Order: sequence, then structure tokens, then C-alpha cells
Amino acid sequence: MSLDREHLLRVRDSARQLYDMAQIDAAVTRVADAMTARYNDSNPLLLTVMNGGVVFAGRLLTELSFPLEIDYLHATRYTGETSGNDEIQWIVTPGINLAGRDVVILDDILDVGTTLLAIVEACKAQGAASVATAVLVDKVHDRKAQPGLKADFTGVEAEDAYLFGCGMDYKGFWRNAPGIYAVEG
Ligand SMILES: O=P(O)(O)OC[C@H]1O[C@H](OP(=O)(O)OP(=O)(O)O)[C@H](O)[C@@H]1O
Ligand SMILES: Nc1nc2[nH]cnc2c(=O)[nH]1
Repeated sequence: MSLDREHLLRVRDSARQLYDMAQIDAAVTRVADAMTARYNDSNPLLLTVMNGGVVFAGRLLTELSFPLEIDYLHATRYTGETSGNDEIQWIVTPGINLAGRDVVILDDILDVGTTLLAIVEACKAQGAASVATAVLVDKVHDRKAQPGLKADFTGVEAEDAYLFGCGMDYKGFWRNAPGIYAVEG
């Protein structure tokens, strides 16, 4: 997407930082410890949801020291916008056979939860033995797709604002921002 560079810089510079990288790394370590307690003996398959899950996955993987495989999928319902469609668009499905596997979905954010629920259902339909979810951020509000919906593993909670950084985009940009930021205005 071609967007006015001045606009992008203004959005970044006026955003409010909710978490810095030290806080993110501490949260990732807590998730890694919890995942280790559950998966130490079961050779799970970790599936990263592209694009947003890439930073979380990258920081998490090297903190896990049990046997695991990784793959990725690309499913989206936001396509460069800041509000989502109800329909999930599947761009890439996992390349590894999920039958009988303990699958863990890694994503940047649980917002309404439509995306994760659809992915979990798709993995179960492909015969996964178990499907768990891990997200870097859980956005706190009362619009979850199911009341009380939570990921199995959560890094941090964040307020109900549009967020970017650590994999999350602002109109396709700033996934590279170091930390988690709330767009102001
Ligand atoms: O809980 P929900 O309200 O369904 O939203 C969460 C999803 O939205 C974002 O993906 P997006 O569709 O923007 O694609 P991206 O990963 O390429 O940013 C994010 O990465 C999650 O997958
Ligand atoms: N970048 C980004 N993607 C999202 N997908 C669902 N909620 C959000 C959000 O707050 N920020």
C-alpha cells in the first residue's frame, strides 16, 4: 500500500507506548515457561499466523528448548484496514499434515477473536489431536466473539485502542515498531 510518509511518521510519533521491548521480552519469557510446562514431552507443531505473528514467533521460538516443529499459515480479516470484516480470507494454509498433532497457533493479537476461532476450527477439521492458542496481546473489551474468550497463553493485556508494533500493523506499516503502541486520535 502506498501511504503518505509524513502521515505514517506522524502516527508513529504521536502514538502512546503501552509496552517497551523489555516488557515484551519478559512477557514472552512467561509464555515460553508456560508452554514448556505443557509441551515439554509432546513434540508440538507451532503454527505462526502471518503476517502479524512473525515478531512474537521469532522472539518466542528461541526461548523454547523442547523438540518442536514450525510452520505458518496466512489468514486475515483486516487486509490493511483498521476495522475487520467478518469473513476470514485464507491466503496460505499450513503445509504440514496436522493429523494427530498437538498444534499451537501463534498470533500477535486476540481482539474480537474471529480470526483465532476460525483457525482453531480449521486445524481441528484437519485432524489435529489438540489445538491451543498463544497471543502476544489480548485486547480487553466486551466485544469478544464468545463471552470470556481467552487464548491458552497470553503475553500482555492491552486497552481497547487500535494497536501497532511487534508485528501489528498500522495500515500495513509499523509492524517493525519496537514495543506496543496505541494510535492516538
Ligand atoms: O481477533 P480479531 O478481531 O479477529 O483480530 C485479530 C487478527 O487481526 C490481525 O490480523 P490481520 O487480519 O490484520 O492480518 P495481519 O496478520 O496480516 O495483520 C491479527 O494478526 C490477528 O490475526
Ligand atoms: N494492527 C492491529 N491489528 C489488529 N487486528 C485486530 N485488532 C488489531 C489492532 O488493534 N491492531
